[in-house]
Amino acid sequence: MNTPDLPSFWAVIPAAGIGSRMRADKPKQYLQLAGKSILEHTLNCFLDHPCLRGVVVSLAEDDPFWPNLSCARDPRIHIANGGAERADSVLNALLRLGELGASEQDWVLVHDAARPNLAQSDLDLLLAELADDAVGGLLAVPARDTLKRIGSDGRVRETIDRSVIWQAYTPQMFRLGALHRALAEALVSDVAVTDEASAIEWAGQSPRLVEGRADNLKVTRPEDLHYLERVWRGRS
Ligand SMILES: Nc1ccn([C@@H]2O[C@H](COP(=O)(O)OP(=O)(O)OP(=O)(O)O)[C@@H](O)[C@H]2O)c(=O)n1
Ligand SMILES: C[C@](O)(CO)[C@H](O)COP(=O)(O)O
Repeated sequence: MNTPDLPSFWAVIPAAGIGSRMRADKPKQYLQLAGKSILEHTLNCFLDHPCLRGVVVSLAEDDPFWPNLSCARDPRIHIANGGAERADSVLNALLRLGELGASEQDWVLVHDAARPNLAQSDLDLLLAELADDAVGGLLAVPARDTLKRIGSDGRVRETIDRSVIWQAYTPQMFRLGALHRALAEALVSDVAVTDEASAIEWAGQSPRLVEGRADNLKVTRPEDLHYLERVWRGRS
């Protein structure tokens, strides 16, 4: 069943990172938040969406934590091998989508395993705004603080015009064929791509930004998880 105005899509969840900045005893996607792992919350953002065609999760080799999740045997979820960098994990997931019968023109939404607080309204907004877009795009938030460029001595060189600076979030939504080609070529050319939009930009296209909620944050450092724990406690 599809929602009339929203396009159907595949979700890709790169979940093969080690979470070094979190300094925890396990990869951060397996840390608990309000009674479930971060990864389960993230998957739940997508699993009940009426336009979802399937999910590919990229996992580290011999990941010992995944089999213990309640969703591990969900038939809508497929597994790909993680890679050395996030971009490699995403590329492997795109190849898996090809094996699953996805076509070049299918929409793919790539979303970090470490962003468990994606609002359904943001997901629907992204799908609605980009459904007819020729390139695709991503959720993003405008810079909110004064920004400084610093020198190697740690001293301020200049204050940057923040009106043109946005922070890239996920999901990032592109056509499978275009994203696959852009990512594969960027990796072969040794271009650093920290998100899907960077690869599309490198291929000469201009992704569209859709303003999302700032609380769709990536759990990167311990204080991010503490913040989300407070947010989720307030909801129960
Ligand atoms: N080789 C990698 C590296 C990262 N990721 C995933 O990409 C997302 C965003 O990456 P980041 O926050 O940098 O996660 P980590 O690499 O795990 O963190 P850190 O850089 O602190 O080690 C995470 O969901 C992470 O699991 C991945 O699938 N494969
Ligand atoms: C893709 C991303 O979430 C966009 O903000 C981010 O770049 C991934 O994490 P990293 O810290 O850059 O590896």
